[in-house]
Amino acid sequence: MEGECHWSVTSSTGDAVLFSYPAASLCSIFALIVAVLCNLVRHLNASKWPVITKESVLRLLGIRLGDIPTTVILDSAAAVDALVRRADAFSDRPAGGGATTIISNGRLQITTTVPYGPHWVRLRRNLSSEAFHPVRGLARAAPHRARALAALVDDIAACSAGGGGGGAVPVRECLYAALFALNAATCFGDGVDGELVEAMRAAQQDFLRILPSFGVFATFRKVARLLYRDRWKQLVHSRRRQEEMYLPLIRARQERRGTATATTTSYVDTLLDLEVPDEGDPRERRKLSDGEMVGLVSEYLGAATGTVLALLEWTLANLVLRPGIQSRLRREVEAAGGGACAYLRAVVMESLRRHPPVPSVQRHMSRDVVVGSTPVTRGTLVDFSLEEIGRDGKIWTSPEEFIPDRFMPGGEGEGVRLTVGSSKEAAKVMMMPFGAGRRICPGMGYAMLHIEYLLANLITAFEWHPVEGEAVDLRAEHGFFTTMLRPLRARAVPRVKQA
Ligand code: HEM
Repeated sequence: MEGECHWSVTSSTGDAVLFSYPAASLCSIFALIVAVLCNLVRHLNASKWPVITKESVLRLLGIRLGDIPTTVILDSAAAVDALVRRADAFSDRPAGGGATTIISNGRLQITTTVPYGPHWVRLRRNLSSEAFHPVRGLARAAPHRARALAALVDDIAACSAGGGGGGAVPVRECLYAALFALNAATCFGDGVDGELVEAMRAAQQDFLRILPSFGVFATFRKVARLLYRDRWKQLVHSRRRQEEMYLPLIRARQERRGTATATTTSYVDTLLDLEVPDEGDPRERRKLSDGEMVGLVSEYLGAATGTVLALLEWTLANLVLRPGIQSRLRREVEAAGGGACAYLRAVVMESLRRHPPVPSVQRHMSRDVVVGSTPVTRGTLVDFSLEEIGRDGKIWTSPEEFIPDRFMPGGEGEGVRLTVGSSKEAAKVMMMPFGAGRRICPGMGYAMLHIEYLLANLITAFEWHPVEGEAVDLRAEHGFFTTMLRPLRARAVPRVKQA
């Protein structure tokens, strides 16, 4: 309702009470005061005076900006039942998520945030059937892949020759530069200036670092904007930076498309061709606005870089720690000479199981449902923990161990697939690092292709060892993606003479 603001206030007994303000009656103001006093007494009883910060005052009032009641699901059978078999109820994400949606107050949508419906179908189909089409998309990106790999190998060789770090390779930095350049090329097409790519990478990295802190704007946005003015300014500033960099490149592609010979060779080209349902009249179609384009480009660069980067870093860290697995993988890749490699796939699958870059998927409930045996009420967020599902001790032997052999013939993970299709297959789901159901990751094919391509080449170009005196730390940091807490540094010994 326009002009009305709803406050969720938690009483001392933990019950949530909803107030309507400014239409609040005397009664609800009285109840608010009682709730504040109850919270105050509870905090005083907790032995220490609370430190007075903005957050502690809000906590005293029982207000948690950005908090949506959440039910966490750890069980794979319950997850598949909900996400796949009852997809009608489990196909929306929370409305407030994503910087584009937050900044535009829900007017602009990207694939990740748009509610299930005709608009989502258009965005999604554009990704799966155009940008990531096996021939029109993935095959055409081959020259970009080869260039990114060559630059990456040179970069690693230069670091291992002693350039600055005494021979220790800052693996994350090297991978980040190569992957971002690759994704910028598939996004904008050929010929984007190297310095600009570097500036875009820095801006995107910065944006992803602060993105989780924008969760406070997911509910009571007007109040949150007043209380977190600096954070809001940061969000707006960071989106402006993206606009300044992306829009000229989008315009250049638009002009190029005006010429008779131009073909579709980039994600931006597909977006320029795309038409989505007009909100005013759903029978009509309209082109995407500048704001939507910037949001979709940011989503593409962020999702395609951060996930693959995290997975490759985790995989290399495990291979540095396990020379036996590393040399078996190298032998297989070299013997295959570009053909199929079962062990390479097994290593990647084990990495996805053990270190899923996206720890969980969320669905927003627009009606009351039951998940497994848990009743979930309308308005609640259901969080399916991909991490826990992949490490379920009832499904996997020694789930914390890194054992690629479990995905080889005769292993407990033989035949495990990453997509869940028919109900028969659904019964066998043992991991879902790309999610499941209608909103399953559309970039899965693109990601798997690049992970296997880069890993196979990095493992044959170098021998990977720990840096003397430095332990490889497999502890995780849970940010927007799950990454290594301490970025991997390794010694990479070139196996073939670099040109
Ligand atoms: C190792 C690599 C990747 C992993 C582990 C991963 C994982 C995921 C997961 C778990 C989801 C949520 C699925 C769900 O809600 O059921 C997702 C969604 C999504 N991913 Fe990925 N992803 C990866 C690579 C990519 C790439 C390369 C792109 C390319 C742009 C991409 C774009 C997206 C998009 C647009 C969505 C939202 C889909 C929708 O809502 O319909 N991802 N991803």
